[in-house]
Amino acid sequence: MGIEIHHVRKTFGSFTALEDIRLSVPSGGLTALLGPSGSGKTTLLRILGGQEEPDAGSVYLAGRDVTRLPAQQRNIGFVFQHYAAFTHMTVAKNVAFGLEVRKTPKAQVRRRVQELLELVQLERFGDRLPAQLSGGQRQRMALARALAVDPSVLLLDEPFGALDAKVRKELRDWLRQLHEEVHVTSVFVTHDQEEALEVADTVVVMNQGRIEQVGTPEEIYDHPASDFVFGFIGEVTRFGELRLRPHDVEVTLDPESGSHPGRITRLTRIGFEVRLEVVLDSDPGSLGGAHPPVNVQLSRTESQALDLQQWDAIWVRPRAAAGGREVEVLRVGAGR
Ligand SMILES: Nc1ncnc2c1ncn2[C@@H]1O[C@H](COP(=O)(O)OP(=O)(O)OP(=O)(O)O)[C@@H](O)[C@H]1O
Repeated sequence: MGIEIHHVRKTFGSFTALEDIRLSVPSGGLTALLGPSGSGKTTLLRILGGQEEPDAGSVYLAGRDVTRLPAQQRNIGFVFQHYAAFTHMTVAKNVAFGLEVRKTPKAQVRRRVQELLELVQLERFGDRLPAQLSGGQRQRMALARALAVDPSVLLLDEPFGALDAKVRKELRDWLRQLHEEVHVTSVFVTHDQEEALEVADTVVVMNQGRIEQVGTPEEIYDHPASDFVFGFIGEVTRFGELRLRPHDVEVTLDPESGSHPGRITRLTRIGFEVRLEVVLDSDPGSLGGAHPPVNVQLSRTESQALDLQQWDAIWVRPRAAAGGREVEVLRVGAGR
């Protein structure tokens, strides 16, 4: 079932945490609330979950106004960064908890727990205690527990925030797959751009208590609606009066139309990627002040084809000037 948020506002004393939030979360989707620290993501999630009441506005779940309804009556599953498991109960008991509270018949509980443990690939771990699981396994148990009572909505607050990079990556793929099987309307909070773009089908970018943009990962990345989104969603470098992505800067050994001379002051290889820092001989724009080094991102193949080395004199230009594919560039200070 879908979620509708109508003109929600939330203040803490004189501080406005959310300002006139309007949002439609599609039924069965996996939606990310993405934004920097303090942008209001968790506050919005807590208002959906019923842990916080808005000062104004309303929340509808499947067409029903739940704005003043307590959390327990909303049929919502929660997963938090630090999952509060019952430490003295086995994994299976933890997953069964919500069902037992609802007085579900024993045989049915056993069947459902087995199903859920299989779903989160923990079928061999049912008899362990939570402390005997890895961080990633514990978050999968948290998911099984949240799904046990067939929630209409699943809310996840930085569910993989406390895990190391490799496990995070595995769990992202896994959450995506799980969601394809279960299809429960899910909203998750993250401040990690890559996580949002990779996992979600809809991304809601938040900044200072407001929604900056709602769209698919492709729309957000390729057509950012504001300067803020452009800068937040990926790396940005300056070229004269333009701002563009480091992979949208083209490097040539000879002058071309629209190109500008410079020198490679730094060359770093990260796996298959090569990053250059290029100091330009002069400013291609007319903004005044010192021009910052231009950051360039190339594939190793591209870098090898040009035989690039540190201190080489080269030419750079925005890829758009080459008449190639369309690239997103913003004028510095355009503030759209
Ligand atoms: N109970 C509260 N009392 C006072 N201020 C609060 C309270 N809860 C949140 N805030 C403030 O509201 C703002 C938004 O907080 P929120 O936790 O929603 O941000 P966030 O985007 O989730 O950030 P983070 O990624 O750091 O968790 C912050 O400036 C925070 O300090």
